[in-house]
Amino acid sequence: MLKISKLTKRYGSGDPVLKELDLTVEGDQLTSVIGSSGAGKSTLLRCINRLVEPTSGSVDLNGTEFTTLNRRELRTARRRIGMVFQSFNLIDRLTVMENVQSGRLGYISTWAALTRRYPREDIRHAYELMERVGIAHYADRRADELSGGERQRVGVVRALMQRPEILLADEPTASLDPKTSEQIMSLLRDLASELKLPVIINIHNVTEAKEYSDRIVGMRYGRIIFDDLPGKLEKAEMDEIYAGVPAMDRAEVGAVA
Ligand SMILES: Nc1ncnc2c1ncn2[C@@H]1O[C@H](COP(=O)(O)OP(=O)(O)OP(=O)(O)O)[C@@H](O)[C@H]1O
Repeated sequence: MLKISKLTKRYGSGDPVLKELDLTVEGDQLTSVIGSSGAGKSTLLRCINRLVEPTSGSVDLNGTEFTTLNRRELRTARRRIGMVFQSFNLIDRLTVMENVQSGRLGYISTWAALTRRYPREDIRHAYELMERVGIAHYADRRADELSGGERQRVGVVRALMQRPEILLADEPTASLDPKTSEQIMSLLRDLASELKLPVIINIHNVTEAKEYSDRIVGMRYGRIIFDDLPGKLEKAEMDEIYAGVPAMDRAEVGAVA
């Protein structure tokens, strides 16, 4: 379980962009965080693994308080949090298998990694995950030979290779075409349920968020102002979350009832 309590983030001397925010996320659910640009969605996600340092508050993952870990402890603890990125963050000149195995860096020796002598169990696990997401036949392809959707699947498998306790995805579909984007959302939702893994996604596309999430969290000015089932997100709630933002900028393709 991830339990965030009274989380506040202030960049420099400006106003806080997260304001004493509370959020608890448990296993096997996909939670989408929505909100207009600048609401604090990315900051929230990045405070969880301390890519951004929280100003105050608590981030507790299954009993480990992340905000007080020292550098060395944090390096180890971060392995428990998988991260998927909008721009995939793959190493283009490496193969799919090599990219996937980079999720195990820190677990295996540098020598084993450099000489590509991956432990047998890691290879088995990689194939199992690659089969699951449909990229096993690309194991020996260079990452830059793949389509965007395939690259994001590599990114997902790399994150899962860490055997994470939670998966964070920062706009994982923003670089993808609509059909591929839906496939990735559907995959993330299914993986959350199959692996009993909480998944938190920062997403702009409200239609997709509603379709594929178990729970929607709506942010405005650093606070959570909506936290409920997707079906409960109707026009009045949308208007509150996106007050002053035109429908097109909400990435609200089509109607929200
Ligand atoms: N490194 C930084 N230094 C100063 N201010 C920052 C920094 N990163 C973000 N901010 C500010 O914090 C606020 C929240 O930004 P954040 O990126 O978390 O919002 P967001 O909801 O993810 O927006 P978007 O959807 O556009 O990515 C914004 O006002 C932004 O300008």
